[in-house]
Amino acid sequence: MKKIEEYVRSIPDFPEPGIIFRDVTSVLQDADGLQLAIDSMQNCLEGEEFDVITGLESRGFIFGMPIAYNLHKPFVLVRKAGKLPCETVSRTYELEYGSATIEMHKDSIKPGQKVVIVDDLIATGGSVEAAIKLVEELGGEVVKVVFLMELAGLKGRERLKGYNVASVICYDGK
Ligand SMILES: O=P(O)(O)OC[C@H]1O[C@H](OP(=O)(O)OP(=O)(O)O)[C@H](O)[C@@H]1O
Ligand SMILES: Nc1ncnc2[nH]cnc12
Ligand SMILES: [Mg+2]
Repeated sequence: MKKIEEYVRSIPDFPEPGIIFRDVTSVLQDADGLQLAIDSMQNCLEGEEFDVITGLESRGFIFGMPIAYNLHKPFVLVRKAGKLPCETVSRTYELEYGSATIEMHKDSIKPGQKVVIVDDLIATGGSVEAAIKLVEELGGEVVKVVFLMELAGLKGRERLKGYNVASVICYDGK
């Protein structure tokens, strides 16, 4: 059986020079790769008690949704700015390349709910840090953060001190 890392295609200098892009499409377009990725991330939640799964647009949706469905939990969207129709909370943050603003509906998390955050990858940790702040602003408690891939060289984990963080595969560099 192939391992997850064998399904990930790495593209140097995309979207700009110096970035090694860890492409998740090559995992998803293989039925075994897709199943292995979802199952492996879901396994990280074994024994965890929580109320809601939150996924970050857009690649976090791909992984968060099937896990929420499988575990019969609600799925809450963290969206890029301007997409959500009702009242929102928002944060702007820096990425490995560029900057972005994310939003959540104010009523998407109830105070005291235990929240799991899912995304495909942690690089600098800027995106997930912003998502954590939004969940907490709404009164949620982030009990676990799950990634398929971690780029350890970018030290994103250091921004998540005190949180329970799991990644299925970890690249030493970027
Ligand atoms: O740890 P960070 O440095 O914040 O980077 C990681 C984030 O960057 C990518 O998303 P991106 O914003 O490029 O958009 P996408 O998911 O819509 O492709 C990736 O899917 C993570 O969400
Ligand atoms: N190196 C990288 N590969 C894929 N997605 C990313 N998002 C941020 N950095 C990335
Ligand atoms: Mg993303």
